[in-house]
Amino acid sequence: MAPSNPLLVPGLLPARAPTLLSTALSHLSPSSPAHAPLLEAHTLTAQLEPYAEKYSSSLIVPRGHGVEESEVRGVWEEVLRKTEETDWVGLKERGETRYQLGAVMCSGAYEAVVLQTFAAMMRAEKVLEIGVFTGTATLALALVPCVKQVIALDIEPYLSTFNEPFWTRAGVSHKIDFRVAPALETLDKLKNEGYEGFDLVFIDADKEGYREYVRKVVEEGLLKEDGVILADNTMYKGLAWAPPAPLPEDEFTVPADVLARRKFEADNTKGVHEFNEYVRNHPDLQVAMLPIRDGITVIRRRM
Ligand SMILES: C[S@@+](CC[C@H](N)C(=O)[O-])C[C@H]1O[C@@H](n2cnc3c(N)ncnc32)[C@H](O)[C@@H]1O
Repeated sequence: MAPSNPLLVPGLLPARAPTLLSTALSHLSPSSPAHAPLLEAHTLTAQLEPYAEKYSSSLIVPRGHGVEESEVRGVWEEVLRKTEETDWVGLKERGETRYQLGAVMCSGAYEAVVLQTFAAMMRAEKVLEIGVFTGTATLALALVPCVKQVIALDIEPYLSTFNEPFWTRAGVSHKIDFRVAPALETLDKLKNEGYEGFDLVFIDADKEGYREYVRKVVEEGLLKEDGVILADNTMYKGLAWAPPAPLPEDEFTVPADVLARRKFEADNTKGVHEFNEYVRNHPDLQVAMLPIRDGITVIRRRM
């Protein structure tokens, strides 16, 4: 277990407790009475998500989809691999992307099956995704047979080049309408186009925008009466209730990248926390927060 830089908050929520426990264990002799319970806590937290993923189906590929199941699974593995292997920092430095993207943004295989299960249970036909990145959730949702259309919004033009060949090879591109612009602008366009409400909305973009995305979707006719919104990362690393250890007082001793990341995380935590307060206290909404990955909140109109 490699000790981590204690000033950095690792990954998303599932990675945080095991990484902190690794750091604690690296300072502890195996003969210490605290070693065994900490090691057990480490294994418990590190293996929780792999266990949930192992005992959930792998990507749901319907029978009679038109493209061979093995081909769809091959595309799926390839997009996950390419997401991991792409040099996102280099792309930004070379000006090929406008925004700094990173593999950690991908919601991954386990969450994809969770989303597919929601869509299938609800018999969702029209789906809106706000924040697409490498389009794995988009692809997974479009594979669900009842889903007729996924309108997918992202601000980063580079993602069209990255995503569309995968969607075509998986046989779902005819279901996906990918629109590149700031999401609030596209939501206004959809409203002006007289777009009917969506059955399912998946919000997974900039955290500071979440509150306004929900407000617009709910109040401006973009959610069907019995539609459902799923908002991702609503437990954002657990930072709302378990802030990281404070930085040293002398900020000149703290590397600039650590300071920048702390600021980014503080802004995201604020955005997510304000969003959580907003939806929980909204008189017309009912919410259930689920501890899936980094937290998924299910939002419906009040019955
Ligand atoms: C966490 S990733 C999305 C992950 C994706 N939903 C998945 O399941 O793998 C967030 C995405 O939101 C996009 N984004 C950030 N700000 C945005 C905005 N204002 N409008 C639209 N997209 C935005 C980013 O470009 C990025 O691709």
